[in-house]
Amino acid sequence: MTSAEAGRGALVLIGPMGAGKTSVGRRVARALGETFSDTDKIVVRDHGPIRDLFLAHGEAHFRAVERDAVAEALERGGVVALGGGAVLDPVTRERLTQHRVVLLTVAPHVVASRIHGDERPLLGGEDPAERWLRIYEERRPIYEAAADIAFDTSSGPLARVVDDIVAWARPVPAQETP
Ligand SMILES: Nc1ncnc2c1ncn2[C@@H]1O[C@H](COP(=O)(O)OP(=O)(O)O)[C@@H](O)[C@H]1O
Ligand SMILES: O=C(O)C1=C[C@@H](OP(=O)(O)O)[C@@H](O)[C@H](O)C1
Ligand SMILES: [Mg+2]
Repeated sequence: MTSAEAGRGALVLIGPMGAGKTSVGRRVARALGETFSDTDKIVVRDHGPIRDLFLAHGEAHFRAVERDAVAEALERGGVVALGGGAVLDPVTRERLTQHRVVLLTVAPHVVASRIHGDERPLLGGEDPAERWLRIYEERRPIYEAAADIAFDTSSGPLARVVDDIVAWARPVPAQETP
């Protein structure tokens, strides 16, 4: 039974850049036999590279485009990885209340190696790790308010986080009636 058939909405991964939403989300979808959507991928499909979009039109335009990508992904259902800043949009936050929302976290000293030499436009400049931390601290209350549950991805293999999310998300089998 898919999550849509179970009427439980999409399984949505939120959290800061480099927490693992895209890589973990894809594996969780495979394990659950669900479709996988990544809102950044939808944006790129429709508008080209995110870095170019930021440069040409600015962050506000990216957020508007991202809002539509989130709506499309949630409509599709299955497992959905959001871009790290998608929760800044109030319309998206309202939509998320109809879905199961998983927050992925990561410790600042761990994320440094994951975002090294990164393409993400918000992490450009002198000190990406410092920028990451500032952005994360700003958004942390929003992430926590939107999430039903949180998993930390700082240590251990990626497969463990995947297993933990799958165990949380899998529908409980109906009891046999005698
Ligand atoms: N649990 C994990 N353990 C080790 N590396 C991870 C883990 N989760 C993600 N990564 C690595 O971190 C990088 C960023 O992951 P990604 O899935 O793109 O994060 P996000 O979508 O949250 O920005 C990738 O290179 C990925 O392989
Ligand atoms: O946190 C953010 O504002 C962003 C996160 C990125 O996605 P990931 O969180 O998947 O890296 C991407 O949407 C864009 O670079 C902006
Ligand atoms: Mg991602």
